[in-house]
Amino acid sequence: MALPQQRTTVPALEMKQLTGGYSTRKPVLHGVSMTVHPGELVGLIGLNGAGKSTAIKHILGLMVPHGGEVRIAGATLADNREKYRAMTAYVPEQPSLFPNLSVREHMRWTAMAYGLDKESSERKMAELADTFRMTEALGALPGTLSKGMKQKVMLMNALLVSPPLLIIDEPFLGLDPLAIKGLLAALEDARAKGSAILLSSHILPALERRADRLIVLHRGHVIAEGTPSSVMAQARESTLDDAFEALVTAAEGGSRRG
Ligand SMILES: Nc1ncnc2c1ncn2[C@@H]1O[C@H](COP(=O)(O)OP(=O)(O)OP(=O)(O)O)[C@@H](O)[C@H]1O
Repeated sequence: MALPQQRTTVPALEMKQLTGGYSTRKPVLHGVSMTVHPGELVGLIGLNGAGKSTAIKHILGLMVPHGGEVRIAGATLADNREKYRAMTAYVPEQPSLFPNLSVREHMRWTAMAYGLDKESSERKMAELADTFRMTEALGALPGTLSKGMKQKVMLMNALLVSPPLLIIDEPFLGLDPLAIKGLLAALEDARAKGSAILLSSHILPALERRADRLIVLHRGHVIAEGTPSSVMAQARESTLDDAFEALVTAAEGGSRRG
């Protein structure tokens, strides 16, 4: 893999020195920078309240930065609002679906909204339904689906679009082991086709194995960044779980428990 400084492509996501949050008097993010290149899977990790969701809201253009900026494929939200939004698909931790649309109708609506070719999107929908073992549920309404199945519908919609930037918030909780395997395969596929993926999760072993790079947020600051092995080396630990604990403890200037 090329080193970041050798890349010539425009990053799918570039957050530069972003300060932001819910009130200018008490920022949540303090000069946060992160970059995700096309074809990369970057893991965003941090304790509860570290600022991951707030960073994602800024990337999605749902919050206005107090300072710094976010660019998606080189453009800010102010440059071209419509294009900026069309570049990204977001899968929140909590599924939100239209109660009166079946799974198939959700996917057709997504394909239409993103202007996807009808034939190839129908083919991809069938492939994704197969990957996530959802073929029999394509005609079902959300109210009749389990929590994990609803999460699968959200993921299938985002993967159908395969946009330049895919942001996924905690996808592993609630999915069965085969669905996790299917998701990881589908992410590999999206990545191979050039999508950049920012994945926020507390399930560190999955990121240790799958992420190209990690960004560790703590109290709104990036306290470590790099490949999983470099983050573990920085903390002098052999698992990401242990490295994460060591980094957070060091950032708090304290000693470790246990
Ligand atoms: N709607 C809100 N209004 C005011 N403050 C908020 C709001 N949402 C979150 N916060 C605060 O912003 C900080 C960062 O929260 P955020 O939701 O970004 O954390 P997170 O890293 O996503 O945590 P988690 O792992 O629990 O999802 C916290 O101090 C939280 O209390």
